[in-house]
Amino acid sequence: MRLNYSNATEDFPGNIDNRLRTKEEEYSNDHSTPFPLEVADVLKELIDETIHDFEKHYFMTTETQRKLLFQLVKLFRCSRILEIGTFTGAATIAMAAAMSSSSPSLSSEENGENGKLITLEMDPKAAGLAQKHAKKLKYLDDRIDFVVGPAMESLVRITKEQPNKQYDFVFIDANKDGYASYFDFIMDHNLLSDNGVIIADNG
Ligand SMILES: C[S@@+](CC[C@H](N)C(=O)[O-])C[C@H]1O[C@@H](n2cnc3c(N)ncnc32)[C@H](O)[C@@H]1O
Repeated sequence: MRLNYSNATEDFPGNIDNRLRTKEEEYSNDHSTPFPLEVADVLKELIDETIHDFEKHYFMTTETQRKLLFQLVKLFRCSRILEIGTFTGAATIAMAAAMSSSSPSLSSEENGENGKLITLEMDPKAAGLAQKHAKKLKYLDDRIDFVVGPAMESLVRITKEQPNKQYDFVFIDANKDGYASYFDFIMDHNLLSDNGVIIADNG
């Protein structure tokens, strides 16, 4: 089955009880700020390849969700992002494209480091595809760290390696039974910056 670019058509297999609200999706796509052209091109190729190569291509965020994430990251001027659940990187690329290289909540010294998005995924095939497409634009490739493995293990390791690191924006989009533990870990280890935001996709 061939799906359109936004992967949210009425006959889409995940569209149980029309929960994807395809008309609303179409409307908001048409009325949202478009991605920069070069980013839209990378996303289109990534989405086409995901649909072709992955049975569970419906894991992907929809175009409206990606545009919302893009706008939020821009609006909050996020420079340190954590994503839990990369899949093939559609949201990763949308968020990385919007990142600021300086965060309002960092000192000027700390702002010397460029923005970074850390994304966690346990499926190496999916993460590999994400990385392959991110590499097409150098500024995306420079901003994204792909970490493959069970997300909680990765989170524990990363936090030990960088004990004072905080995030301006956290996007949780992985195994639903892990959400409470991810949230607790983030809060218990003070990983969210003062004005930080957590977005969780309820699937
Ligand atoms: C809904 S998809 C993520 C969609 C992605 N954010 C996007 O924009 O297309 C959920 C992903 O979480 C991954 N996942 C599920 N459980 C995980 C775990 N315990 N650790 C790491 N990744 C996990 C799955 O392999 C899957 O790729």
